Amino acid sequence: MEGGKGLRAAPFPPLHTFEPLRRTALNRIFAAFYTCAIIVLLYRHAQALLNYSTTSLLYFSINFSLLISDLVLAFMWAAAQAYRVRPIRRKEFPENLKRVIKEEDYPGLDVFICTADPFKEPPMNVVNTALSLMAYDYPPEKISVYVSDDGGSALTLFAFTEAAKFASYWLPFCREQNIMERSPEVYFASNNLSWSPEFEKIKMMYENMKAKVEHVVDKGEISDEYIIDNPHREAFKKWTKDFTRTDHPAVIQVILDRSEDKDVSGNYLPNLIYVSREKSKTSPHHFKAGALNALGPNYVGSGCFFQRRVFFGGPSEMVPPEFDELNSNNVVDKPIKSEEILEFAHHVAGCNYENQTKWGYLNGFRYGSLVEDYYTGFRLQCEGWKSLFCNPKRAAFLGDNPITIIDLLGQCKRWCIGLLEVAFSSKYNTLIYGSRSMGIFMGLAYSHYAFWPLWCIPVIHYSFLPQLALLNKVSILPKTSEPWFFLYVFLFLGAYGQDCLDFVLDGGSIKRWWNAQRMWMIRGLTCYVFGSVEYLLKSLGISTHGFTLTSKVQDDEQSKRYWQGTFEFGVPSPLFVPLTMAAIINLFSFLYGLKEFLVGSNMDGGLFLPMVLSGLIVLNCLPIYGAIALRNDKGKMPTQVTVIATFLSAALSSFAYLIFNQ
Ligand SMILES: O=c1ccn([C@@H]2O[C@H](COP(=O)(O)OP(=O)(O)O[C@H]3O[C@H](CO)[C@@H](O)[C@H](O)[C@H]3O)[C@@H](O)[C@H]2O)c(=O)[nH]1
Repeated sequence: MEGGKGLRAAPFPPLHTFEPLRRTALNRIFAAFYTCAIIVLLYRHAQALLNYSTTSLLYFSINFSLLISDLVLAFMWAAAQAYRVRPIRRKEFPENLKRVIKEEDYPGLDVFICTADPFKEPPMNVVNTALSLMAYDYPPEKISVYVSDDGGSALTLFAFTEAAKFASYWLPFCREQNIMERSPEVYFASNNLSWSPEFEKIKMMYENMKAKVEHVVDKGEISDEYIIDNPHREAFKKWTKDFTRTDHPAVIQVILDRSEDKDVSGNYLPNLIYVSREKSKTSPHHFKAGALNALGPNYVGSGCFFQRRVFFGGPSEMVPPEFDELNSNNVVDKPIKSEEILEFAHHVAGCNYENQTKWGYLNGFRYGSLVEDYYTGFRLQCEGWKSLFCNPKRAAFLGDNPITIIDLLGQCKRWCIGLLEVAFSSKYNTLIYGSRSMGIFMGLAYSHYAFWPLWCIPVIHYSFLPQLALLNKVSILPKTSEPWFFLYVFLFLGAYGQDCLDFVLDGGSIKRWWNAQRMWMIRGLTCYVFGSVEYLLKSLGISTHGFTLTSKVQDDEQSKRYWQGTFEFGVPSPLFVPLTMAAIINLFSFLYGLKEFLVGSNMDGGLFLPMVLSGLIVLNCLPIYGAIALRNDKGKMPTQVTVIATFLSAALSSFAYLIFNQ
């Protein structure tokens, strides 16, 4: 983020430039047409509702629910226009950095790596992340790597003491061999490696370290023979028998100190610091945001860099922290291991440290949402900070993605709860506060995500209602003979077509777009619904939803299926029930519609739209039919889910029969 200041003017070459995309004018013209079509559609719904006196309560309710669904669709479409009104493409020139600023003037870089559970986030993965960062193409004496361990695990600390030893060989190796893949795991797994004695030696060291760390993690304890240096022995003593992951003192361990630790070639190593914030059952924990706020005043998140200053109020109004030491421009002039510094660090890492301070509210990472990154970014932009999106050809950051559908939906459900916490925040909501602070387009762009879970309303609606009506020979969508039919076709093809075009123009393939829209439908039937319900329960004080960590463990069989493009269901989760119900009901309604069509039903074109809709959903559900009926592996749809969904589909169809035939 930068405070609105541009780049240094000529004669310095630029670090990045941007150009508007050619599709801007077309986007705007299309938006004008589409807006008119939405207005006409809403007029149709209003007309149908006003004719209530001539229709039954059933038709009034159907029209009302159609209106609500279409209003959500219209709102989401309008919010998405914020991304289309002035699209740009940025180009980055990292090669110009050395011509813009001398290496000795590079700013210090603090990198935070969060981890919270050694069994869901294997320490070797976290170690690889840290090693790749320590080996950045950046002066090592300007890098500090902080490992925040919210799991409070001695196993993670052990992994990092081992990583520090390996780093003193790995960093010079990367420098001398000009290695681009600086994560050892990725490097050794790549195909185009050239053999040399150094290569063999470093590979062996890596394999030994990996085996040792994995052995310790598997055993779940660190035997004495592994702890050889005294300073670390002292740190491990903090893990007494009363130490639990939810109740423990702060642990801070300086594993590498850039003012004294050198690699084997004599160059200084970056700082490597382990921090596990104090936890107590009686103090709120604030999850990742709480952990990050203990690390002092700056942050490097998933794929982003911040200036330290952004956490202390807007560009023009400084909000100073309670302690001068935490000020963004404070320069620490004492050694990192000095008693004074460590004492203050322990104080800040205490679990009650922020009480009665501005941390989490006006300073630092903001509390109050399970998507702290989104919420904090939003608040910072509202305060006047500007952000730049860089997307260089060689990705600047790589991360883990969930590979099983249950992990993905669990992650997405947590996001939904966090997003709704922002959307309906009384003070800092995206629509009113966001639009007032940043303008209507930025407010809408943030709202598009904040209201993300609302997609479940139209998705559920259009996955069940027209189909149940069709099974009862009732058409609630326009007939082919009506002019409204063309309006529906335009609205549907327009939104879908533009989405597909944007996807392809940004380098995606049609196949990937098809998968993306399938996932949108799946999310609409699962995590958006469950996330919204859990948010509601949380707001009513009925349940408290915490941060369910996304698993980063790679199971070989699951990975194989993932790379074959096969969905991994496997666990009997309630999340899969509505999805399976939609698959069953749409299959029946499609087959029924087809039969009626073939026998020349007298529905006067009223079959067409619901049948096409069912057909599209059936196509999207093909992997689900396969998971129900054709697969025998561990990733198939669990039988309990199929039985419950079949029973509920039958109950829903019987209920619809009673309603439509009363
Ligand atoms: O109490 C906690 C819970 C989580 N974490 C860390 O937070 C990070 C994100 O958790 P993860 O389960 O990986 O969430 P994802 O949904 O995969 O992550 C995305 O979404 C999160 C918000 O939900 C953001 O924090 C992340 O930056 C973003 O990559 C991980 O490094 C965790 O170790 C903590 O430090 N403390």
